[in-house]
Amino acid sequence: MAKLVLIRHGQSEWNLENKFTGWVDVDLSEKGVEEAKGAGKRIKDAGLEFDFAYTSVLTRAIKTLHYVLEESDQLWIPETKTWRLNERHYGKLQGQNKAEAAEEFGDDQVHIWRRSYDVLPPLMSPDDEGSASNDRRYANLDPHIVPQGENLKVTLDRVMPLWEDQIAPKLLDNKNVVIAAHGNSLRALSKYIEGISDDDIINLEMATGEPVVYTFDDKLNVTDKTKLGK
Ligand SMILES: O=C(O)[C@@H](CO)OP(=O)(O)O
Repeated sequence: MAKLVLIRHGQSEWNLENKFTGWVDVDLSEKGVEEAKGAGKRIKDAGLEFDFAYTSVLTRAIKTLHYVLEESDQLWIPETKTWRLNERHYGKLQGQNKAEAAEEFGDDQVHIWRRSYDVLPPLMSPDDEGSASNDRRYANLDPHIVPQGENLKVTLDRVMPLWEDQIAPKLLDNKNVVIAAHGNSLRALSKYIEGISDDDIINLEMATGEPVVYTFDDKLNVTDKTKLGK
């Protein structure tokens, strides 16, 4: 019975400041570090042993993974960093305060941008200063697929190749996998794993630093979902 553990990174500096973050590479806050360490302790207490680890190319998720693995004495396991697990790209909203955006555009519009499945945020241009097109870490990505803003659907579309080519084969081989990533890249993956509808995904929230443990049968059906709550 293979296990997959999803962990949203601990609170970031911009979660604390209530700013749209997306692909901006902000660090964990002090509270976020404690949340990540706490998640690692609960994983250790639950006796969860991993064979492979995955994370994004963003500092807050990478550090969360490392705190989790350190606290659970598993810092040695193979680890892959991939842009496919990055947070959903929030386009031009990145850096804006969410409350100020709600005043400017209305609560409903901001809620739709944040939680709908297929509404795109206002897009950046590749020439914009903060565009991922100008970031060295994406230099080996086909420039046509570097996002300038994503909805959850587009996010799921770019997470799926990772699931199909790497995660699912390992689970089918009875290996345990841990993924430390982001609220929306993990909502997208959970939507697929749990078969959540396009309409219902609006209600799924991921808490920071709270491991979600899925157990699968040998046909990759979920037989159990447990949250290791704070
Ligand atoms: O700003 C973001 O990138 C995300 C995650 O913190 O925010 P939201 O929960 O609004 O999708």
